[in-house]
Amino acid sequence: MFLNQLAAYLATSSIHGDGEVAITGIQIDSRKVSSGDLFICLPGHTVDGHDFARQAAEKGAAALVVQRILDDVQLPQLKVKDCRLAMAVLGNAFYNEPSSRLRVIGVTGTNGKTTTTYLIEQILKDQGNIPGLIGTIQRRYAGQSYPMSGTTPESLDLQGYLNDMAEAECNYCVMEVSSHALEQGRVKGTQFRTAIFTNLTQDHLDYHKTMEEYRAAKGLFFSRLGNQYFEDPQERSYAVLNVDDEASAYYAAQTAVEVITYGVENEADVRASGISITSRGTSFHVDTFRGSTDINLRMVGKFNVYNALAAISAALLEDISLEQIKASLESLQGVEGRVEAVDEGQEFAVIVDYAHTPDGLENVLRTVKEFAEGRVICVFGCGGDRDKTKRPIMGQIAAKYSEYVFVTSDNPRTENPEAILSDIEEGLTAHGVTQDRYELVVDRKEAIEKAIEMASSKDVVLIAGKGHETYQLIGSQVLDFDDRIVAKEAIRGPRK
Ligand SMILES: CC(=O)N[C@H]1[C@@H](OP(=O)(O)OP(=O)(O)OC[C@H]2O[C@@H](n3ccc(=O)[nH]c3=O)[C@H](O)[C@@H]2O)O[C@H](CO)[C@@H](O)[C@@H]1O[C@H](C)C(=O)N[C@@H](C)C(=O)N[C@H](CCC(=O)O)C(=O)O
Ligand SMILES: Nc1ncnc2c1ncn2[C@@H]1O[C@H](COP(=O)(O)OP(=O)(O)OP(=O)(O)O)[C@@H](O)[C@H]1O
Ligand SMILES: N[C@H](CCC[C@H](N)C(=O)O)C(=O)O
Ligand SMILES: [Mg+2]
Repeated sequence: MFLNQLAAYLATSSIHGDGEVAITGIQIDSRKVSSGDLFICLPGHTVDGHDFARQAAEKGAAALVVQRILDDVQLPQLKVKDCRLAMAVLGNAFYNEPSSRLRVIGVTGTNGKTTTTYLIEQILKDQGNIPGLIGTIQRRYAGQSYPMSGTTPESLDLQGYLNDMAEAECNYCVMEVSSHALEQGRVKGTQFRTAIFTNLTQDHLDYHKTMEEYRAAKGLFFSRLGNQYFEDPQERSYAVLNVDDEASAYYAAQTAVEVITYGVENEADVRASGISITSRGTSFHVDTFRGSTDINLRMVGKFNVYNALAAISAALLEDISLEQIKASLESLQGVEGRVEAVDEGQEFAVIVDYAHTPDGLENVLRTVKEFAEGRVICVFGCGGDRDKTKRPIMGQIAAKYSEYVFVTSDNPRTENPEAILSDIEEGLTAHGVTQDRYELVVDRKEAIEKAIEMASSKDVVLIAGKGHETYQLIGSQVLDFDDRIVAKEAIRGPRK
């Protein structure tokens, strides 16, 4: 492709220099530039990509996309108003509009995105489809999987991944859409067949500042959905909303497409009733706009009923029958790191879960409480460089539902780990939790070992916050760490 062909996708852009230059790739990181690449200079939150244009030129960049002309760099420059928007538009054009070659189903919400995408992926696969998946744990398609560094990739990477999937003959992509991604325009240019909302509860207030801003960021998903009412229902877009979450009314008002509702407490197009939870699974009855059935999930927790309802709604829209959906949902063992049991034959239960928000922690603890015959011992922490206001709230929740709490490190990142623990402790002391009910143990391995040491027959040890993660971020270090392995070793250890 030539620079002037790409420029045609942005009405207000202007080319300074030779527009006939051939572009063989696009990059936003100067360190990754190779010969023939177009380097987009992104003004970031920490540094400005314009400052790396010379480095990109030295590495063989063919041209630049800039918000201001750089006189000291001798390369053709495409001047645009907003490099982030340009990145989404040019990525989409360069990769030949990949989302028009796939059916893209996106899931947003504070909790439940990964789980819901896995459920949908399973249902689609069982019907002979070839779905790709993009989210927190991994990106996978056509039998291959790749690790992810975040939940939703930058628009340029996303368009590349969607193109890879389309070229590998995937007919679907099921992906998580984070609020950061929506706010930063990472999914701009991506055509969604269905946009799903799970729930909105507190998280990320370091980034979005208020719950209203956070809600509005997620609203961009629904307000941007296509509004064409094709005669063929397979051509239309849909919004799938959780009617039991009050933010859904706001999203319904924002979208131009048909809304499908799901829920438990309120009237809905897809509604569950008669929910019964055991330590082995969750069963419920579901009434939908395409019939009714009973479903026995192998996953525990009322929250997983919501995730299942969201998946059922999206799958029905793909013309998959309720019986087929039921069979797929019942076959799924669960998602790694989500209420995952660590079983070394010990006489108490150990569960690893990814709850890292107040609502997530409350849900998983409530679920555990429902089937725990002995004490609940909770090990958890909060990530550094993330929403600080959730820390005392999570402390209070942990103490409310557990007999004993080990407050420990999650991923401290660049923060002082002790300071994070004492932010959590504030929530304990403010609610009169006495020191015989908790302990602060900075070292996560030691905290897990202590919890397992304390557990006796019929107790449940819940290790929350890191789920599937196989690392711990301390300072700038990425250390090997897996709650499941640490717990297994502790169970097998000399004392048990
Ligand atoms: C706050 C945030 O989202 N930041 C993202 C943003 O970083 P930034 O704006 O600070 O970028 P920057 O470091 O200032 O760099 C600006 C530009 O200079 C370039 N650069 C930089 C250095 C250099 O030597 N050469 C060079 O070209 C960079 O490649 C970039 O294009 O753009 C970067 C490049 O795309 C992202 O990696 C980065 O995500 C950071 C790592 C992050 O932690 N994001 C989290 C908060 C996030 O997005 N999380 C959500 C999950 C939330 C949920 O699950 O609910 C997610 O979707 O992942
Ligand atoms: N529908 C739900 N409502 C509330 N809590 C949930 C729900 N589904 C899962 N959880 C809890 O939240 C944790 C994370 O679930 P999941 O990974 O599916 O969410 P996510 O939205 O993908 O998270 P992330 O923002 O990190 O990508 C689970 O381990 C569980 O404790
Ligand atoms: N997507 C979430 C994941 C949090 C996981 C938790 N282990 C942490 O590191 O805080 C975030 O980036 O805020
Ligand atoms: Mg996720």
